[in-house]
Amino acid sequence: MKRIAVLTSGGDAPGMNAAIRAVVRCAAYHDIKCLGVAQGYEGLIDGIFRKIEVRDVGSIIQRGGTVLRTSRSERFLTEEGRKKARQQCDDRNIDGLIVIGGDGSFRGAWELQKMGLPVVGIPATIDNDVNGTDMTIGFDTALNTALDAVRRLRDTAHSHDKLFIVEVMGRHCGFIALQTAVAGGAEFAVLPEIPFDIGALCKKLKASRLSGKNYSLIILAEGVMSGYELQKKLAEQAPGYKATVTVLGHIQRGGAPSSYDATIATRMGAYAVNCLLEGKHGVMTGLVNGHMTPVPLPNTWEVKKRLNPELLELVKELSI
Ligand SMILES: Nc1ncnc2c1ncn2[C@@H]1O[C@H](COP(=O)(O)OP(=O)(O)OP(=O)(O)O)[C@@H](O)[C@H]1O
Ligand SMILES: O=P(O)(O)OC[C@H]1O[C@](O)(CO)[C@@H](O)[C@@H]1O
Ligand SMILES: [Mg+2]
Repeated sequence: MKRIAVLTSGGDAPGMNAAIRAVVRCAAYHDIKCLGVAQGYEGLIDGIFRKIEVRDVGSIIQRGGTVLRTSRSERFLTEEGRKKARQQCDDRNIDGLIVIGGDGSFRGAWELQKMGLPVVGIPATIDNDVNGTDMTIGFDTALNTALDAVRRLRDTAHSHDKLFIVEVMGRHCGFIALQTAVAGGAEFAVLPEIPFDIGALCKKLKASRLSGKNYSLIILAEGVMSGYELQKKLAEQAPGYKATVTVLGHIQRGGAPSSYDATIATRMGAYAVNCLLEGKHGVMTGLVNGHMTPVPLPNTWEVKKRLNPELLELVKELSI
């Protein structure tokens, strides 16, 4: 193994830079040259590579976003695009590619692996929707950002006897919403994994009010509906409940990684290089019960990662 490349793909996530730094430094430790690919699969198709050395990744461990930049690439979804990308790697004698991203990025990585390029994936997405790893890089930081917002909203909700709907990210999954609801002490979590029941929500809000509680927080994952749609449904079903909507949006994707994210990113970055060195490829660097584990890439999306049933129960039991 003489020369590897690294890219970031999909939505950015706090800790991606810490992972890039670890890849570059671990590669240098083993005397392997490292090239950075700009803008994910877009840059791979267009051949935008540049050498990155140990000093180039100085002081990025604490920065949010990704210094390599990222993209969602339509062209990479086509065979023609992927062939071009594969050829760009051949032209530069790349022995292995490290893909830092989420489930979609791993599907793309697997296509390259099938075309004969050794690939290792590092799970980095605020969504945490990657099977085979306890946590993805960025999830913990995004949670803390959402929790901070919810705590602020709780202050004003309590002071003004208000009902708040807080819309958080999660197009297809409710990890951020569920854990924010648990840690933020919300009354209700509306999640893509659980069929939405407006009747149950209204019942809960009424019971809460009857028991003397004058304010409430509902955490809604964007994938179910928008905060404004939920506000409208509530107004129709329970006219006594006028909700105020806060959409957290892309704020959840930025910021310095938490200590947890910077640590797992560093471990995963180094582990990815070691996987390539040991001939383990077509895998993701999974964190399983605290241990770094090579997980076959298809397992990361073929099995849907489940929400923690204990947390689901806790939201129901404690929000009275
Ligand atoms: N089935 C697939 N085959 C080939 N490439 C894919 C496939 N699915 C996704 N990709 C590539 O990976 C890119 C990133 O995927 P996606 O937009 O789903 O983000 P992600 O990696 O899941 O991260 P996040 O969910 O955090 O935004 C896509 O834009 C596309 O180029
Ligand atoms: O606006 P963009 O970049 O398409 O990203 C939005 C999506 O990306 C994610 O934040 C994951 O990165 C999803 O939760 C969200 O739906
Ligand atoms: Mg994804």
